[in-house]
Amino acid sequence: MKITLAAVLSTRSLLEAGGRWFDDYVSRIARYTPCESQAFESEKALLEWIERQQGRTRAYAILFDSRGRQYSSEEFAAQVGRLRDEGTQRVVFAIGPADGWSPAAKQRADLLLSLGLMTLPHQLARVVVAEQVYRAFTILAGHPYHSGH
Ligand SMILES: C[S@@+](CC[C@H](N)C(=O)[O-])C[C@H]1O[C@@H](n2cnc3c(N)ncnc32)[C@H](O)[C@@H]1O
Repeated sequence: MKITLAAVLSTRSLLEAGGRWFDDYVSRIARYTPCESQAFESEKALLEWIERQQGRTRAYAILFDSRGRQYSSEEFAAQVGRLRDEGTQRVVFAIGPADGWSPAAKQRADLLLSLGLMTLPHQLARVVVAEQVYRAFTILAGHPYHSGH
């Protein structure tokens, strides 16, 4: 299972804030499964890229939206584990545009997931997503990183 941490950003400099933390989690995730990060200038570019990722299985798109479903870290890990065990080839975790996702993007999403009801800035949201993906793999592996408190 290959993981892509994606973000729709109109300004590339937004990527730099939180960069060291983000990069650290990307390398930690890569100990468990191939992981890359991708930035897109528009939602359209992201959605087109997702459609081009067709392999043996359709890319599974998890779009982050404050009004989406809320999972505990354990529930999130279980979802990641299901996708891995089902043989999903690529899972995309995406942070959206400043104005939020369009109806078309929400329709394409396999899962709309919230990090909580408060709105976070892009830079922070992508670090939180990267950390939770890493945490999910440690939970699946029984690694002591996650104590559940
Ligand atoms: C700065 S936010 C945009 C917020 C948008 N202007 C609004 O008021 O809903 C940019 C992106 O960060 C992500 N994001 C921010 N807070 C979030 C949260 N609490 N849960 C999930 N995603 C969040 C979403 O992907 C959102 O599209």
